[in-house]
Amino acid sequence: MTTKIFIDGAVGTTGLEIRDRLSGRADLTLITLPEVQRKDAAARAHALNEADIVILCLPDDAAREAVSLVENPDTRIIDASTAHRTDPAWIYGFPELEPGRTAALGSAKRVSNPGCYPTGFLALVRPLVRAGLVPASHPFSVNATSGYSGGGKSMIAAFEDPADPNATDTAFRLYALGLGHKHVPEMTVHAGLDHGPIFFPAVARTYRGMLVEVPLHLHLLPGTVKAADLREALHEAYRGRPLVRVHDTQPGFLTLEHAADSDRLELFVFTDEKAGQARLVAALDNLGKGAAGAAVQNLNLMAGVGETEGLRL
Ligand SMILES: NC(=O)C1=CN([C@@H]2O[C@H](COP(=O)(O)OP(=O)(O)OC[C@H]3O[C@@H](n4cnc5c(N)ncnc54)[C@H](OP(=O)(O)O)[C@@H]3O)[C@@H](O)[C@H]2O)C=CC1
Ligand SMILES: CC(=O)N[C@@H](CCC(=O)OP(=O)(O)O)C(=O)O
Repeated sequence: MTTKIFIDGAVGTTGLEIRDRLSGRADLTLITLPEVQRKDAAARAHALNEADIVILCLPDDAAREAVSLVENPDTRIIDASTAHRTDPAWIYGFPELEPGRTAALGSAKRVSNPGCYPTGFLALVRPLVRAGLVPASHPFSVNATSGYSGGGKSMIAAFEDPADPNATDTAFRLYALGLGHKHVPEMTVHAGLDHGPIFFPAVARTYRGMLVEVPLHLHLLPGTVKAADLREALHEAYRGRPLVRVHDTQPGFLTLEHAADSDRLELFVFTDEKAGQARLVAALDNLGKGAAGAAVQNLNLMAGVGETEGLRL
């Protein structure tokens, strides 16, 4: 018997990426709706309740609505939106983040898929906080740049269609300058911090790819923390995990496209020990480990198949 999957929001940016990764899988049957019914609540409700696992690739309000339409107690949900990421009733779908999380996902009924920026931030910071190398009270900041597909169909149109009302020809722009970005609570809760990091997101004129950077003043940390301690804590946290690579080298440059078109999460520690400074950097694809890759990884764990089935290693 195959596992029945329904992607609600299947023709959006994330939905199409997931479909692509699932195509040709003999262990799955994809439930699809015709174009005229894809926003029809009754048709969606039918598909949502027929599926073994649904993946919500919708704006937050539509994702909440979809959850309310599920009446079948056996239907399991992966929500790619922000709606449930800090809800304790949902399992945060970042298998590598905490010991035991992979096993918990295997039997989970409600899974919130992490945001793209939080994936980079948490991957770098959570192991250091857990190991006691950086205190939970540390005043973190996080600089990050995303490809424009991170903003979904509307941002893609703004960058690609000169006739779009929000058309832009910019190469790079900072945003969320009012500081209250929706990903800050998610970063704070899942890193186990006392207060949120200052978050500086930016978007650049490339379709996909992401760099997330956390600067650290090592001499402000308790004890004597060296770059080797940071790398060792990251190696320890991700040993044996197929999608996460911890690098021991300090390349001369890192591009936004470094991990684009892959479902990998690549972690780097750049340091100047003499100055007591470090720059922790995560490279990923906002649509890979930042969205669709993570959703398929969670689906694989929930369905009890190999974690990396259909993924781009
Ligand atoms: N893009 C990214 O890199 C990431 C996205 N996410 C999250 O994934 C979710 C989807 O994002 P993304 O794919 O980028 O967004 P898109 O805007 O590209 O796609 C959203 C899709 O949902 C459809 N939709 C909207 N309302 C409804 C509804 N009521 N019923 C059925 N379908 C509906 C839209 O329809 P229509 O085509 O008609 O507009 C669209 O096809 C969001 O919550 C986003 O925050 C998470 C991580 C990264
Ligand atoms: C470039 C860009 O605009 N990116 C989006 C985040 C995309 C994403 O991660 O979606 P979730 O919010 O569902 O996590 C933003 O900053 O709002």
